[in-house]
Order: sequence, then structure tokens, then C-alpha cells
Amino acid sequence: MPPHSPAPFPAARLRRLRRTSALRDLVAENAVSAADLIWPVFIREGESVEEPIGSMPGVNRLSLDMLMRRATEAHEAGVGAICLFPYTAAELRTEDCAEAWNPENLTNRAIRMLKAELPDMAVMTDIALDPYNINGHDGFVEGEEIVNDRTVEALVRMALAQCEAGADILGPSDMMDGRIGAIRRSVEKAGFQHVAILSYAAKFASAFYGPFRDAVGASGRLVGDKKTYQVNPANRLEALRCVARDLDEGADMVMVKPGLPYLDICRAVKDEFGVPTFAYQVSGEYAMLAGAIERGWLSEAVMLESLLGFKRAGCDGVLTYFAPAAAKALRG
Ligand SMILES: NCC(=O)CCC(=O)O
Repeated sequence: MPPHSPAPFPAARLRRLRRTSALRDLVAENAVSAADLIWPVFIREGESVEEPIGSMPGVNRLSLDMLMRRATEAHEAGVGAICLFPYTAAELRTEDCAEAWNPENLTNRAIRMLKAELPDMAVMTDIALDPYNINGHDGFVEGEEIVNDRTVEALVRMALAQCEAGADILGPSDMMDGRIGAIRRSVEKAGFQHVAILSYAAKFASAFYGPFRDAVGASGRLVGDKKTYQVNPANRLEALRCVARDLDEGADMVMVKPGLPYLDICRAVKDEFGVPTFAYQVSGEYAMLAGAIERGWLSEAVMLESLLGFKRAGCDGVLTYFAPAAAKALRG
């Protein structure tokens, strides 16, 4: 709907409704709430460990006991969902990526602990082979190629192990073709009809993922780049085709990733499909804002302002490393 054009001055004075905070709140078109946020968390082995990540000020790799403590605090502050990313030990990164579907891997143990102790918090997982792959790719590598169909079979095994552990939301982030359909069929057949899929549908081949690769220990390992499977940042229509395809194959929700440089895609997805739409405010976006806040170059207000931008662009929710801090700021 186009905005109504205002009457000529002085009949219309747009500042009237900006005069007090009560008036401004009354006519606010969008709002961020803690319940809109999914908190991505890096987990690692050990006890009582909170290991800082240099390129992400304020973000730590957490051992599972610390994960429980921090997740409980975040949940108490109103964050409704958490998404797990493992830092896998070097000896468990192999060419066959078998650790990815080990029922006892770090992620699956974390899911069980979270669901036992914080049953009301939704637990989301990541489905891709990169944390377990010797070469940092999301799929199996044969010669120069990241092979599709054999990778999809492995992703299905990974998804089933996560369902067994109690995951609420599966997050296929690999960008292989046909993975949503394959995962949906297998998960249904195995009796996990209730498990939702939040597809990383429009995932762009972005340089904004740099700090994440430090966080999961993949930076030095990645051989080449991910341009043969992630979307070219130049392409809007291709991103919409990816979303349409994933919805047809059984995704319940879709994601645009990265977030801030791709708000046009968020808006297009919401307008075109009207489905639950999420954006991932990725590690590089976080690093820019958190780094500038840390140095005093920007005020902390940019955190909520950036999240509000996603809501204005049509997103229902946001994956953000700011989730616990934002939830606390929203409480005032
Ligand atoms: N599959 C998860 C990611 O690639 C995360 C990106 C980021 O935060 O940079």
C-alpha cells in the first residue's frame, strides 16, 4: 500500500507524532522482541571453558557446561531459540566426515542436554559438512569438484542423528541441490514429522563469513572458495528461485544470509512468498558493529537499530550473535 500523501503544510506537520516517546511508540510500525531472535552459539569440548574469538568481540566458544549456563540466562532474558555450531577437534575432521552423523558428537550431546534442561527453548542445528571436513567444504570433495548427490546422502544421515537427539529445527546451510526434499522425506519416514526445517535458502557466497570460519576453526582449512554452490551476490532472481525450490521441497521457513547487505532480498522473499522469513546477521556484520562499539566509534544503539532494519524489511526473525545482549537491552 503506498503511503497516503500528506496534506500541505501546515495542515500536515509530520513532527506532531514524533514529539514525545509515548506518541512515537504509539505509531511505531515495527518492533524487535527477544522472541524474534535465534542465538547462534559456538560450542567446544572441555569444562568451564569460555574461549574468546578474536574477530568477534564478546563472543566465546563454550564448553557444554558453560553453554547450559549462558543458554539459561539468554532464555530467562526472553531469547526463544538457540542454534549450535561446533568447533570440531582436528583429529575428527576427515575426508569421509563421519563425525557429522555420530550420535555422540558434540552437537548431538549439546542438543540432548539443552532439551533435557531447557525444554522450552527451541534448538536449531546446522546441516553441512564443513565442521567435519578436512578441507573446510560443505560437501564431499572429489578432485576439483564439490559433489552434490553423495553429499545429500550424508546430510540426510546428519539430519536424522540430530532429530534423534531432539532437535526442534533443522538448518540445512550447505546449498546442495535437492537436500531439502531428501531431508524432508527421510525425516518424515523416520517418524520425526514434527521437526521443522529452516532452510538456508538464499545463502550468498559472501566475504562476510570470515570471522565465523575463525570461530569454527575452518579458516586455514578451506581449499578454494564456495562459489560453485552458494549464490552469486549479484543475483536476486536466482535467490528467489532457490527460495521457491526449497519451499516446494518441504521447507517450513526460509533464510536470507548474510543480512544487512541483502535486505532487498529479505523484502522480496516476504512479498513474493509470504512465508516465515529469517535473516542471518552473520559474523562479519557482527564484527563490524561490535568492533566499532568496542572502540567507542559507534554507540550500542546500533545493535537494536540493525535488528529493526530486518523487521522493516519483512523478516519474522533474525539469527544474531547479539541475541543475549539485545534481549537484555530490550528489557531496559
Ligand atoms: N552455516 C553457518 C555460517 O556459515 C555462518 C556464517 C557467519 O556467521 O558468518
